[in-house]
Amino acid sequence: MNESMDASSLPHFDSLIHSSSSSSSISSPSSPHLLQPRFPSSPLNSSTLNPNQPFVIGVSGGTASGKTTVCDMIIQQLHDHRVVLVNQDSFYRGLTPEELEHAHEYNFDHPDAFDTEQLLECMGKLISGQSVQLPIYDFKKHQRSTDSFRQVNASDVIILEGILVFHDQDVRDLMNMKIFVDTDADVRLARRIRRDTVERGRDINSVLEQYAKFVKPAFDDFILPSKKYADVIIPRGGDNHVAVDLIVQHIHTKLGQHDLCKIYPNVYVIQSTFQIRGMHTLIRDQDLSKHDFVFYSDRLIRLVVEHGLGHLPFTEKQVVTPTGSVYTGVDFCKKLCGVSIIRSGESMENALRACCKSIKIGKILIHRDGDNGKQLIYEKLPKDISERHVLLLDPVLATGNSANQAIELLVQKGVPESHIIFLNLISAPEGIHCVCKKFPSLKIVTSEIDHALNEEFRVIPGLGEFGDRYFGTDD
Ligand SMILES: Nc1nc2c(ncn2[C@@H]2O[C@H](COP(=O)(O)OP(=O)(O)OP(=O)(O)O)[C@@H](O)[C@H]2O)c(=O)[nH]1
Ligand SMILES: O=P(O)(O)OC[C@H]1O[C@H](OP(=O)(O)OP(=O)(O)O)[C@H](O)[C@@H]1O
Ligand SMILES: O=c1cc[nH]c(=O)[nH]1
Repeated sequence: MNESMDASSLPHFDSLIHSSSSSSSISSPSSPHLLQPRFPSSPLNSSTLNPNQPFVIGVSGGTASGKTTVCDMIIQQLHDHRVVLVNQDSFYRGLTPEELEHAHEYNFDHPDAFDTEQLLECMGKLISGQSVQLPIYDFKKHQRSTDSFRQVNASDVIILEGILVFHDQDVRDLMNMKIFVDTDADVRLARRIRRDTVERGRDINSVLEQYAKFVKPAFDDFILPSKKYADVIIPRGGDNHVAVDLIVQHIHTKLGQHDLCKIYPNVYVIQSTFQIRGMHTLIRDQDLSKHDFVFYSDRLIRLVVEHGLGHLPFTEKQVVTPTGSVYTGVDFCKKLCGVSIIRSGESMENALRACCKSIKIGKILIHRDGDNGKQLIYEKLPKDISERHVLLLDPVLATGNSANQAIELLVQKGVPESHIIFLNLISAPEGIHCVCKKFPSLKIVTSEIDHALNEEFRVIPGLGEFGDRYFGTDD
């Protein structure tokens, strides 16, 4: 037993190490060189997520713990995202001809068996949006393929899976979420025997010998100690559907604005251009004068309104042009009305009137009752509102409570949920979740989705209190 413990914590090729004069290849888990940052500007950590960078999930656990099953389940449930799986196994160095002669003496479970530098390089490229060619490792030949690679393209989510992906700090630092698949050792050994004899062409004695000499000691020395880095530990691996569901929910929440549009197909963010970003930069600047705040907000509101009108139903219409030809086009939807949520929503009425001459505009006044609750104070809506398509106006969607209260009133008045288009300038993810969960067939059109809400339910980065800045009551 002692002999096998030593085998794993010593160099990864024990029969050569004893005869080798070079000690530089020997590294214990705490070897100083493993702790040096080799990827100095780690682009991600678990607390900050740049919406333009992929979400990186590390999945670790002992051999045959069910990592692959857990990864497959996550990938399936994230079907509305582009997900790629990177296996640490792809980065097995492969054996030299000399090592191959004594393959049964090689410790495949030691961190040094993997080319971690190359793994970091590939992950860095993927995270920065480049595609990479991953090596293909052959478990029967203990070699990498020399002429084929696996092409992996940039994606929204990268899952990095392997027995030792939590061992190296630089690799861990790439991850936004770390999952450890925790399955009993006897279950894992049984699976391993079946897999290695059936799929990897080994006989049972060599599997048991490898397990006792290298696999189990390396689990105790390297894998188990790395469990403490996990954010989530999944007992029973792939059988644990509840844990996987919770993980997927968390990933959805973290994915940010572009992904909200994928989760909720009725959320539309107007196409961003530098012109639009420039106007957003101005209205978010706390030093902008009231006059300019109104000017640039009005311009953005006009764009949102035009975009929103594009989601109304159209009917086919033919006209005769001055050349006597027939032009087949479309006719605007006739039965429309605007509804503004007082007071900030009133800032959007002019843009709506400028696009739809003499449109009827109703009003709803909702008072914030404490931080969370909302109370309906006043409403004046066209009598035939249930027959109209409604453009609901409010420039800021924060918690979603005001919007939900207003939408509930419209639905009570008989407006079908699918006939409501909610137009706004800035949305918080929390507000979008709140409204879309309750009213999944309503459409939201916005010009930017911000990061979050703060403790005071203000949108972050946001633009402060829109109504006060627009109507000049912020002095
Ligand atoms: N004999 C032998 N074993 C190898 C070789 N390459 C890798 N291994 C073993 O492969 C194991 C790594 O794969 P696992 O984590 O078990 O495989 P997995 O499919 O990801 O496991 P789960 O998805 O959790 O079931 C290590 O324990 C190594 O001992 C090889 O070339 N020869
Ligand atoms: O999504 P919520 O958390 O409900 O927040 C959004 C509401 O807050 C703002 O109005 P506010 O109550 O500040 O009144 P105002 O329009 O008079 O400024 C904004 O115009 C929305 O109506
Ligand atoms: O940040 C916020 C939240 C609600 N209403 C606003 O005007 N701004």
